[in-house]
Amino acid sequence: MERQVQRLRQAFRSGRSRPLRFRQQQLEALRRMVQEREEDILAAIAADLSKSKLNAYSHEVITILGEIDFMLANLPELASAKPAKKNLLTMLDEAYLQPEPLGVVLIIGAWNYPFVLIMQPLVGAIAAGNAAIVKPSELSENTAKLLAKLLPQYLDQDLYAVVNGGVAETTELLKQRFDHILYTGNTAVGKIVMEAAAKHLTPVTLELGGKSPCYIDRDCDLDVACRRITWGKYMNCGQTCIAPDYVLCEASLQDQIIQKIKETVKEFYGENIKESPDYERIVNLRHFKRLQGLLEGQKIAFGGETDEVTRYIAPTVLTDVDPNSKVMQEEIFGPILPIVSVKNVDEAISFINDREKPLALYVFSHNNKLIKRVIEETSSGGVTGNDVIMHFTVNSLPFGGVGASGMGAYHGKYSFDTFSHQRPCLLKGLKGESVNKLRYPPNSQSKLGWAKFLLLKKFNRAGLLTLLVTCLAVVAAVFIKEYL
Ligand SMILES: NC(=O)c1ccc[n+]([C@@H]2O[C@H](COP(=O)([O-])OP(=O)(O)OC[C@H]3O[C@@H](n4cnc5c(N)ncnc54)[C@H](O)[C@@H]3O)[C@@H](O)[C@H]2O)c1
Ligand SMILES: CCCCCCC=O
Repeated sequence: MERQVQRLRQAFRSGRSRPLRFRQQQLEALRRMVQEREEDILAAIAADLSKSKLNAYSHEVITILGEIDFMLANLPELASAKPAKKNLLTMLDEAYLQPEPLGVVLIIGAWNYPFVLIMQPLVGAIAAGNAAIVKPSELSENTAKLLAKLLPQYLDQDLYAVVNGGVAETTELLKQRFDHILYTGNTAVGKIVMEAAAKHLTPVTLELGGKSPCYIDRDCDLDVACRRITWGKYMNCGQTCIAPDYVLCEASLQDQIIQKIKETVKEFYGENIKESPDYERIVNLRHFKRLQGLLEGQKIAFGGETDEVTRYIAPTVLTDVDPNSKVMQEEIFGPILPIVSVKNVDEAISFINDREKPLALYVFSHNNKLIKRVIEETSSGGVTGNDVIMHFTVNSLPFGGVGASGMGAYHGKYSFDTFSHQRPCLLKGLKGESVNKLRYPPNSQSKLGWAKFLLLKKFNRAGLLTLLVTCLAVVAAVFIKEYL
């Protein structure tokens, strides 16, 4: 692995990944890969997650095509130098921020959206001019194998590589020195990644998980709220990082919410959910058993049926859930929706704030002020009001967590920034020494006075005019002294 990283570093140092035309060619090649090998990609995702090809396309492929298009359309602007504000001492100089690639970056993906969680960061890494190693999850092995086969066929092999494997291989990989690591997965492994990165002072983006709450206000269209929650909770069989993890509502709403989610489940997946092409399965037996364990001792309002052979767990709602029970202690990551009653919005806010900062927060209400208040008085990676999941799809919004749900963010421009260093550049001429004398020793009260004036003084309109005249006089004096 050391040699593999070295090979990429050498290619990066050659400067090949930097020209915009090269980055565009690689992104175009990536788009060609998705288009030409669409059937293989859909089949791999379908095999990993028992997902229909239609859902694989709309959950994953569409996001990547959109991300590549965004980068191609915006790359020249994103990669351009941005002028910076100057002060009086530097007003004749050139000051700007120049985005530069970081070097060799590592992208570690999770299994639940196995294509998106590798490809979307990779698009950002390439756009920003880096070399990259991607490490897909071993739990979604079909997509992992396919990426290892396809990416080298379309991308520059010296700059972009795929490493497959489990804990042992990832541990070995993490011993190497990278210039950035973007990790997606659970919080416990996030800590391992950060510890390994710290040994090389490598910066990290950690895209983690957590329990994303969903508050339903009394003043709300419950039909719409329940339809949207049902969609976001049971898509991918609940195995979505920003799925609404649990519902908070007043006790009087509980029965109506249960009834409406039940009706929507029937509308979405039919009488026989097992036959529905739109309902996925739990990824493996370990997660299946973990989820079965979360059902123990709970009051099941509907659902609860399980089948170990196919790893099927029905869309399930739990009522009157004790906040101290196991299902409320860990991220559910499955099709189980607990409803916890609270007296009012104040109690909902306290409930949220008593726990780790979640990756997403959802609030449903006709009352916009209430939604804004919940946003104001809590913290989470992202928020969607009156819907779920959808903030993920807006690539002008950064996607990431806060506190235990992660650090850093990506998507669209934010991916480009994550994989770039915004290099501050100040370019001065070699003239102007008479002004520069102000900062050279020996120091004096008068020099300090000038420094305070030039760096600290705030001006109103009249002051600005005086200043402009003074500056012109200084510039003229310098010019006369040094050039004439
Ligand atoms: N924030 C996000 O964008 C996002 C997206 C998807 C999933 N998630 C979160 O990820 C979690 C589910 O994913 P998971 O962790 O089960 O996925 P996973 O088991 O696929 O693990 C993620 C990655 O970590 C690697 N890994 C596992 N154990 C490791 C170890 N000991 N040392 C080094 N690397 C190791 C795996 O090989 C894999 O590539 C949930 O908490 C979910 O909320 C977050
Ligand atoms: C619609 C796609 C949602 C992807 C969410 C990624 C986290 O699990």
